Amino acid sequence: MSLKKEPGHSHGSAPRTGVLLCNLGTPDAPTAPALRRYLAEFLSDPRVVEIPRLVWMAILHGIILRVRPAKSAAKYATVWMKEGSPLKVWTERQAKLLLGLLGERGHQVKVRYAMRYGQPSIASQLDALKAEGVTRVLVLPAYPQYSGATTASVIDAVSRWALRTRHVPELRFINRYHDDPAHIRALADSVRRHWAAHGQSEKLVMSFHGMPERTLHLGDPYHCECHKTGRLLAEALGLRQDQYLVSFQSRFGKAKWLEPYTEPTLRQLAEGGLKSVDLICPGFSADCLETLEEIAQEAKEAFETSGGQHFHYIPCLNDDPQGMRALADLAERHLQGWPTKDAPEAAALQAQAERARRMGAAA
Ligand SMILES: C=CC1=C(C)c2cc3[nH]c(cc4nc(cc5[nH]c(cc1n2)c(C)c5CCC(=O)O)C(CCC(=O)O)=C4C)c(C)c3C=C
Ligand SMILES: [Fe+2]
Ligand SMILES: [Fe+2]
Repeated sequence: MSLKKEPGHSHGSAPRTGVLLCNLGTPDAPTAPALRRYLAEFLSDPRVVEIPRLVWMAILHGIILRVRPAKSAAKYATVWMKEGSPLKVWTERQAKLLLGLLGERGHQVKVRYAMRYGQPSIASQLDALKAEGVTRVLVLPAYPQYSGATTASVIDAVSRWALRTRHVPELRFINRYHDDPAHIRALADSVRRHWAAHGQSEKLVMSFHGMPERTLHLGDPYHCECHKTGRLLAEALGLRQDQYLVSFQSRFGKAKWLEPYTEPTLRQLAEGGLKSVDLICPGFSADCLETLEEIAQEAKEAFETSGGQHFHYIPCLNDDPQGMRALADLAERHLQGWPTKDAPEAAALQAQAERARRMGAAA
């Protein structure tokens, strides 16, 4: 590995601190070739699929990448927005809002967003921040619950970039915010607003993205953190234990994943006589294929064809002002100690100007 030539350090008063909001990533278009590229990158990550490399590469390239891209593309086509993939549209908007909120609070920072798989890549956005003179970066993976497959994989990508960088900025990582009180309040208020508009269903199902069950036994905190978010949200809403449940969606492959599985659970509830459910996905900071297609379309149909009558999907926080304020609070806490409000350069210039003004007044 060799290190490239890098921009020299600057002495300007431009913000020296960057915030990098990272999400999973998404295909560039709802087409089979775009999905093949995206899935090849995503599913080759050893953090995502933990089975021996050679065996997995044979299965991935021999079977999965021949069949899944076309099937997944058709699903993406049903949720695609005119500006692009929902996950990217929301993440881009969140980064803009975060910049505005931190600016209002007096922080001079640059905010960029990046995707762990696909574009804009984490490396490209770290390069861009460095080119803008940033010397400190706060990495904010937009995953409330930590998992090896998501949060740690963002840390891997940042670390890989650092490995080929000469002048590495100071780095900080936010690993989780699953139990952050402001985040829980934002979720609870979104549920209350939904109830005010549509009425409260018999049960609130909280569906999180699944993980292989094995990862729980290997020490991944994800399962615990999902349950903690679920319990805190239920407490904030004053729900009894029989009024809510936590389930896991998006199972991939034949292995056992975290249980209970969302869709079979919804069928069982409907078959058992439950007529109405509200469903929220508190593990997703933004709506995406997994919420808009798998839940709001497929899971709804499963519930309704099993005897259920009312299925209400409660959207992710997306650009919700309260959710954004919680994210800005979180970033602000992790920026502490970094001179984002009074960069030394700016302070020195201000003091110089002040001295000049006083000398002028005395003359
Ligand atoms: C193969 C194993 C997978 C693991 C483990 C996994 C964990 C995981 N994923 C998210 C969040 C998202 N996943 C999304 C899509 C998606 N996930 C997998 C597989 C695993 N995820 C696949 C193959 C796909 C692609 C779609 C498909 O073909 O089914 C998304 C949505 C992306 C989008 O473009 O909208 C998100 C978000 C979490 C939080 C997580 C572990 C905690
Ligand atoms: Fe996933
Ligand atoms: Fe899915």
